[in-house]
Amino acid sequence: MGGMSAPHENLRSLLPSVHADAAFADAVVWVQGEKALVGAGGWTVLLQGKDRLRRISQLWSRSVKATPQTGTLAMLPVPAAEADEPRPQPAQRAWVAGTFTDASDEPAVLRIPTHWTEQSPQGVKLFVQDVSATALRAAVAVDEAAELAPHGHMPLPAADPERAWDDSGYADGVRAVLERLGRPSEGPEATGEILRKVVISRTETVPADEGALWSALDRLREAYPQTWVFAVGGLLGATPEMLATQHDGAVESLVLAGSVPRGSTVQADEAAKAYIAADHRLADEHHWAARSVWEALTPVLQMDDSTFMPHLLTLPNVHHLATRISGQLKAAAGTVLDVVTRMHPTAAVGGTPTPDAVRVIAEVEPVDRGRYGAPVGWVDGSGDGEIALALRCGQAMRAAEGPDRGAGDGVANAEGEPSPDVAVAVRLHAGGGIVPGADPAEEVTEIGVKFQPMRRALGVDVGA
Ligand SMILES: C=C(O[C@@H]1C=C(C(=O)O)C=C[C@H]1O)C(=O)O
Repeated sequence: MGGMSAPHENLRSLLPSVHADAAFADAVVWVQGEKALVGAGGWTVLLQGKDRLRRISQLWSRSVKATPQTGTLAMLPVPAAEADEPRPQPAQRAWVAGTFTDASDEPAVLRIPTHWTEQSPQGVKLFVQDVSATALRAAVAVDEAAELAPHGHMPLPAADPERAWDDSGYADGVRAVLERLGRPSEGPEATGEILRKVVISRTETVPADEGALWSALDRLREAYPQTWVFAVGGLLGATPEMLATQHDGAVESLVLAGSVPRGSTVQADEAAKAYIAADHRLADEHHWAARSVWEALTPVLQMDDSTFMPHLLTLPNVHHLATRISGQLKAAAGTVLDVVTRMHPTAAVGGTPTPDAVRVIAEVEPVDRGRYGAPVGWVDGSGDGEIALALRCGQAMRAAEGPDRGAGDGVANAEGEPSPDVAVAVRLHAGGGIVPGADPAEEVTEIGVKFQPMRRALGVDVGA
């Protein structure tokens, strides 16, 4: 399974030496193919309330404007301990994890590390950035529902006793959705259109300490080289779905919807491929997801190609229908986050029509999605970046008992400041699109298959 590549150095060892002891919650990781970015330190901005993603974009743009990039090197001399590390290069980059809805109790996160390394086949580079604390405080102060995390440490949610669904609860959830599909949506804010698809998800909380979380990232990287492996604010995973990359005005999106588990023999896998290529229900489901992205991007992009066609994306655990949508920004807009704000939530994680589907999700699902199904990625000082969809992922959690939020294990460091939250568990999330005719038992199987990457990476028994 994806075992062609040589083993990589472990990601934790790529933490810049000044932050070698960073807590998992404070680390940022982004891996695609042969390239890995690993950083820590700096600032954490937490955002509650409406329009979180757009506000993150504005906040980042304001802080960048107030901090000219020139001169950072002179302001940040390399400590002696780093003498054998590569010469640091000044750069501007922030990591972002949004939330599925603006109603989530968990905040969206903007992480601005002071240091990160970039590992590629050419070697390891060290980057530094010096966002002025004054500028950042000023940028945060403008936004009433944003705050700087205490002492820069990312607070983790507490591992609560759960209301999570088991298999039969999930099957009931699928049935509850099926009852609502195919009818016009009702209620004060309903669009009144026919409800065609709702993506329903479930959670599963498993124990995981800091070491287990770091090695989970290494294992995901080895096993799923086609995906983007990430960790931001304690949210970690390996996603195959890209909301938007933006590079010099070129924007690209990879939409997935319509899935079938891999077959366990060559014949069974061929049959699975034939099924996904021919099934009308899956083709429809995919069509609505691709169309929602197309419609969101058409006003701002000169599309490269208007005859977008789905192709098959094969991962070690599952086949997906996938469509690439790309174009050039018509006007120099803001950041890649502004592009993503137009799309999120897509039909791939919400449903069709999206506003009605999102309301059904809020009614039916027992657990807040938090940062699952939300944009996750990075943005640079020019607004370019890569923002994926947080799937095949889990949120690290601190112990439910213990000191106040943000105070971690309560052991103060030499300066008397609280130490960061220590992870003891991870809440996994997975979901699937439900369209009329869906079979609850098949959906239970599909979800099990989508939990596999994270379960295996965490060393949790996967049963069969
Ligand atoms: C919702 C998830 O995946 C989404 C739903 C899919 C489907 O239902 O076929 C496929 C890819 C994703 O867009 C998930 O992995 O949790």
